[in-house]
Amino acid sequence: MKIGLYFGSFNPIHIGHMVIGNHIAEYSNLDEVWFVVTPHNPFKEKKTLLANHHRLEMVYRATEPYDKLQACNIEFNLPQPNYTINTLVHLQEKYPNKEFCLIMGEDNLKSFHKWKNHQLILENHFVYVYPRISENVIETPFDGHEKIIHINAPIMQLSSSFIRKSIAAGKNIQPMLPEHVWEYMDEMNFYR
Ligand SMILES: Nc1ncnc2c1ncn2[C@@H]1O[C@H](COP(=O)(O)OP(=O)(O)OP(=O)(O)O)[C@@H](O)[C@H]1O
Ligand SMILES: O=C(O)c1ccc[n+]([C@@H]2O[C@H](COP(=O)([O-])O)[C@@H](O)[C@H]2O)c1
Repeated sequence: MKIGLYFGSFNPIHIGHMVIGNHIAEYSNLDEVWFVVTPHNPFKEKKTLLANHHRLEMVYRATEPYDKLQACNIEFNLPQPNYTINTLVHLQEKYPNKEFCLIMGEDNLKSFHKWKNHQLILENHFVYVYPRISENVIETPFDGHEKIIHINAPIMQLSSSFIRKSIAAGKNIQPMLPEHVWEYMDEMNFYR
């Protein structure tokens, strides 16, 4: 079974993440997409993050109606900050019969050479890359790499930081969130 791993802080998960994850699950050769909630991204500050279990709960509520989409908390008990190579090694040991692939936007591919052991990641895993809007053409050291597969998913211009700021400013951004995620955030008073 081929599993696509979609890593993120998901603070909160939004419609942009859902459209990409679902598109890849439906239109690529991957059987499932797992949304891996990262406690601490090595490139991001932790202080604006909601608690891990709240971010996981939102991902769980968002993915629950979709058979091919799953919430994954595997990084909660791994050392922090979370380096993706460690998670991949851990997952492969835990599920030796599954093949794990990475999913990332082409903007992330630009900084992929700075990731810990990125060459080892590419030796052992395929990376599925979807398009993002950017001001310049995105050229990367990985153009044409045999382990990189480009997927023509829709381009979604949403971000969790925009959603957090909008909520703090009292805006109604309900359509940007899966219904059950919005209900949970509203009930819990997140980001106000
Ligand atoms: N609108 C989007 N379309 C496609 N991919 C996205 C979108 N927003 C985020 N991503 C990607 O999804 C993954 C998880 O995203 P992340 O949790 O960092 O959300 P974010 O919206 O970028 O957050 P923030 O605004 O807080 O930085 C990352 O690989 C990120 O590049
Ligand atoms: O392993 C690394 O060196 C590494 C460096 C930067 C980011 N990552 C992972 O990439 C995921 C998406 O990153 P971001 O910045 O788009 O949120 C996030 O969940 C991180 O754990 C991983």
